[in-house]
Amino acid sequence: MIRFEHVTKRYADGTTAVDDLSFEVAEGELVTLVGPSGCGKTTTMKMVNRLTEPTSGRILLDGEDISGVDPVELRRRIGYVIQQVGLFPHKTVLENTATVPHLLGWQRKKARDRAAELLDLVGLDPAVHGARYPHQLSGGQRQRVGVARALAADPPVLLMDEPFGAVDPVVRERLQNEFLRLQSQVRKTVLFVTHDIEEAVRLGDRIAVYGQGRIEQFDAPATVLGAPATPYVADFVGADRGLKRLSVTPIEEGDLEQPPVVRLDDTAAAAAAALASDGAQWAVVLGEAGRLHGWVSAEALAGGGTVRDRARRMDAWLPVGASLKQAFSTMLQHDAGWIAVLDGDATDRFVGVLTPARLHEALRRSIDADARGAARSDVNLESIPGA
Ligand SMILES: Nc1ncnc2c1ncn2[C@@H]1O[C@H](COP(=O)(O)OP(=O)(O)OP(=O)(O)O)[C@@H](O)[C@H]1O
Repeated sequence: MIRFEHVTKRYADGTTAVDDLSFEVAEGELVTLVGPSGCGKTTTMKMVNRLTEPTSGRILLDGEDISGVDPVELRRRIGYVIQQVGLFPHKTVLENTATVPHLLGWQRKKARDRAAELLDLVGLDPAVHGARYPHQLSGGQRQRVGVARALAADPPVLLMDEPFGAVDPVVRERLQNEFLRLQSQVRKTVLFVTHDIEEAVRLGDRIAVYGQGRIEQFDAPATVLGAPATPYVADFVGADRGLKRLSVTPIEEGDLEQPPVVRLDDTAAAAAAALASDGAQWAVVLGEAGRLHGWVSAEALAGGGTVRDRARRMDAWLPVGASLKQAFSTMLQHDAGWIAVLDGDATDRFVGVLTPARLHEALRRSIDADARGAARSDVNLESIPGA
């Protein structure tokens, strides 16, 4: 969808901002460009909508060399979101959002309806916020308007230059989550500039790690964290990259423990026998339609009656595919020594439990698998040095 072929940008004063850059972004893919200040990220971005022209090389959009496309026509196909949002202060939020549709000559009502729909999509109530002026919004709300405005004409490509850089970390995380949800619906081809590796890892399908004017590594987040291509990348992603990896490593069925499972309607005696035959101290309890209810200990079952009389509720669960970071944080939140894992589809079938020891194992295997270019399930924990 976006293709850079040997692109170099040298400014008039001789600064080489981008040096022989070649890469490709697939349709519907979100690529984050990350690197220290001045490494050429913004220059890369601005060459895509022709705010800056390359010195040599070419950029193709959907197979077409953009140097032959009228810049105004080109920018209609490309939404642009920047840190300083750049909303018109004298226009309402709704009018701001409808700017591009207006420029495209849409009828007033159609443009306003589209703007309202977009505000809703980015989590702002058009009836409440639409009539306000930009200075009457919080920083986070202004950023959302910036995103809504960029999406208004439904461009296939979105360029985002540190769009969440100016808000505090809590708002930032919320905007990131909302943006991921939005992207899963609209599936734009996105180039997203950030200098924050955490943000790059959370948002990117792939990450381009920039050195000076060049890409040092262009890979999926888990690979960049698990197998940095150069010492520079290893240094940039940081010594705590094991921790960062938690957020990009999904729970797999093979990571789970299988404790005994009993049902609410079982008698305590039958359940106790099942535990005893497994040599287990506790069991997972499932309720109606096999949904997770909680757990029960061997000790409690000695009291007799049914499992329902003895079980404790426990709501800590996650679907397969959730991240190890979510698992860790759910354990902490529930002060639990394990969490149940259900299959992600509508049936919510119980598939096993994740314990801290298994979580650690999964992380070690995932790091090792990336280093070897293998699947995680193929890595045997015993073979990892120091595991
Ligand atoms: N118009 C210009 N004229 C001369 N040099 C420029 C110009 N714009 C950018 N540069 C230089 O090009 C290099 C790359 O700049 P660029 O803005 O692309 O970096 P960046 O990675 O986006 O940085 P930041 O994260 O600080 O925004 C820098 O050395 C910068 O000083």
